[in-house]
Amino acid sequence: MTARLAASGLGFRYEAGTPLLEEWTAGFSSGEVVAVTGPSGRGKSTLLYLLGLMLAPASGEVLLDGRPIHSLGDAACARLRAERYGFVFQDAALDQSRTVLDNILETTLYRRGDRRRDARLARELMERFGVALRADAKPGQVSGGQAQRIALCRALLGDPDVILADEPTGNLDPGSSDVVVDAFRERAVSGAAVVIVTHDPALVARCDREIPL
Ligand SMILES: Nc1ncnc2c1ncn2[C@@H]1O[C@H](COP(=O)(O)OP(=O)(O)OP(=O)(O)O)[C@@H](O)[C@H]1O
Repeated sequence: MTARLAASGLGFRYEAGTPLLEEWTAGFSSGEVVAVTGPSGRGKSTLLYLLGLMLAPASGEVLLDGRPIHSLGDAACARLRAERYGFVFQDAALDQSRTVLDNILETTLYRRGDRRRDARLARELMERFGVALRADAKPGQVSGGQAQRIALCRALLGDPDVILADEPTGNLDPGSSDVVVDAFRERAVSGAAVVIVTHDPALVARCDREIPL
């Protein structure tokens, strides 16, 4: 199976930092749920930023469906991310000034679509992930677990082809974690490539493959 998302010979270091990735190559196929594991500080989040086009590699390529995407301009990157990617940040990264619903609908601003349909799907995702908040609430006062659930709704809205998730179950109880993994698995069965950074052995066990960094 050819990889939907691939890294080819990736090299990266932060300014004045030691190299985190050198000639790093991996493929993530449509239908797969892959765990990226490794000790703290090894560069797992950085790898997701590179695969998600939030950082540019010093060398090598990121390819989506065989096409190099690491050197697209800002506007093309933003559009591609909105249309094809779902990203779960480690700290949820919600906009406190906007409502829960608007946070979930954020990426729809950058793609064509039916706003009412998207809002209905967002509410369905909130229900599924147990976001026990009004859609018009501001996320300022929510718990870490609720913030993570909201971030998951945002990542899954729009049925992305690539899901990059950084410790997506870190703040969730085991029952809620299962709901999340089931949702990722469903997206994979529909054709997405799913990459999950995690330290959780139970989550790794539910993935198809583990890539230790
Ligand atoms: N913006 C930055 N500028 C400089 N150094 C950074 C930056 N972000 C991360 N680092 C450093 O790069 C290294 C890798 O960080 P990264 O967050 O990718 O690791 P990680 O494997 O995801 O860690 P964890 O499991 O603790 O989340 C760390 O040493 C970190 O301090």
